Amino acid sequence: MNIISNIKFLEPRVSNGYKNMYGRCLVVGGSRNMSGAPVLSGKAALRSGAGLVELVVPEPAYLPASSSEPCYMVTPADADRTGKFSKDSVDEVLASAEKADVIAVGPGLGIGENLQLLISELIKVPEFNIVIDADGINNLIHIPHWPNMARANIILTPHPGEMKRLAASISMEYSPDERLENAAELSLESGTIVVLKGAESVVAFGEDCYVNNTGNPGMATGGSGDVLTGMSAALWAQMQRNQADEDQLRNAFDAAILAVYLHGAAGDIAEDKCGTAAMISSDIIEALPQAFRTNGM
Ligand SMILES: NC(=O)C1=CN([C@@H]2O[C@H](COP(=O)(O)OP(=O)(O)OC[C@H]3O[C@@H](n4cnc5c(N)ncnc54)[C@H](O)[C@@H]3O)[C@@H](O)[C@H]2O)[C@@H](O)CC1
Ligand SMILES: Nc1ncnc2c1ncn2[C@@H]1O[C@H](COP(=O)(O)OP(=O)(O)O)[C@@H](O)[C@H]1O
Repeated sequence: MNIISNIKFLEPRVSNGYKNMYGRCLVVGGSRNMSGAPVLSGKAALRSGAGLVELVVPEPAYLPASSSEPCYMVTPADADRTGKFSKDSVDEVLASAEKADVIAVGPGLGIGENLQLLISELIKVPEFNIVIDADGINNLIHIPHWPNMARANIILTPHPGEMKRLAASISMEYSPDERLENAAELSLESGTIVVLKGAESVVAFGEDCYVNNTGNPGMATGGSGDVLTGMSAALWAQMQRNQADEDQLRNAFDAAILAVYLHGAAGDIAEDKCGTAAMISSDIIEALPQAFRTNGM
C-alpha cells in the first residue's frame, strides 16, 4: 500500500479562458420523489468550476430541477409510470452523454431494470469518463460481471453501505474496519478509482491510497454525497482539460482526491457557520467559494 499525501490543485485560469476550456459535465439522475439529488450535484459542479453543466432528468423531475438553478441546462427524458427513467430514455441520455467530458450518474435515480440497462450502456463506452454514485452504484451491482463489461474510465463513490454491496457483487471479502484494504482491493478488481466515503474518506487507485483529513459529522446529512459527486465530475473535467497526460484514470485519481479534500474543507466552513446539527448539504455548496479561495483557486 502506498499512502499518497500530495494534493494537486487546479492551475490558475488563463486570462483569455472561455467556458469550453473548463469542461462540460452531465448529471444523470433524479426521479419523481428525488429531484433534489441531481440539483445538489449540478450546483456543486458549477461551484467547482465546470464550464458547462447539464442535467438530464426524467420528465417528472424536470420542473423542480430547472426551477432550482438558472446556471445549468436541464434536459427532460422519457419516464416510466413510477417517475424514473424509462427504457426509451436510454438513447436520450446517451445523446447528452456523448457531448460531455465527464458524466455523473446516480443521484436520486432509484432502482430498476431500465436503470440497470442505462448504466450498462454508459459503462460500455470506452471514451466515457463516469462518476458513479448512490443509486448508480445500487443499480451497477445488479449488472452481472460489471467489471468485465466496463470499458469507460470510472470513479465509484460508495458510502460504507454501498461498499458492502459492491464487494458482494464481485464476491470480494468485506470488513468494515479495513477501509484502506477494501478500497484498494475494489479498485484493483474493478479497474476503477474508488472513493470510500465517511469520516476519513479513502481514495484508492490500486495500491495508491489517499486518506482525507477534512470534514466533520455535520456532513452526515442527506445529499452531502450528491454534492461530492458533482464536485468530482467538475474537477475531473478541468483536470483532463488542463493536462497533456492522457492517462484518464490518473487524472480521475487526482480529481477525486481534490474533490474529497475540498468537500470536507467546505463542510468545515459550513460547520463553523451553522454547527453540526443544523447544517444541511446546501450549506456545503454555499461554502465552496471560500474553500476554493482558501486553497488558492
Ligand atoms: N434530496 C434528495 O433527493 C436526496 C436523495 N438522495 C438519494 O437517495 C438515494 C438513496 O441513497 P441512500 O444512501 O439514502 O440509500 P442507500 O440504500 O444506498 O443507503 C441506505 C442504507 O445503506 C446503509 N448505509 C448508508 N450509509 C452508511 C454508512 N455511512 N455506513 C454504513 N452503512 C450505511 C444503511 O444500511 C442504510 O440503511 C440515492 O439515489 C441518493 O442520491 C439522498 O442523497 C438524500 C437526498
Ligand atoms: N463524520 C464524518 N466526517 C467527515 N465526513 C463525513 C462524515 N459523515 C459523512 N461525511 C461525508 O458526507 C458524505 C455523505 O455521503 P452519502 O452517505 O453518500 O450521503 P447522501 O447519500 O445523503 O448524499 C460523504 O462524502 C462523507 O465522507
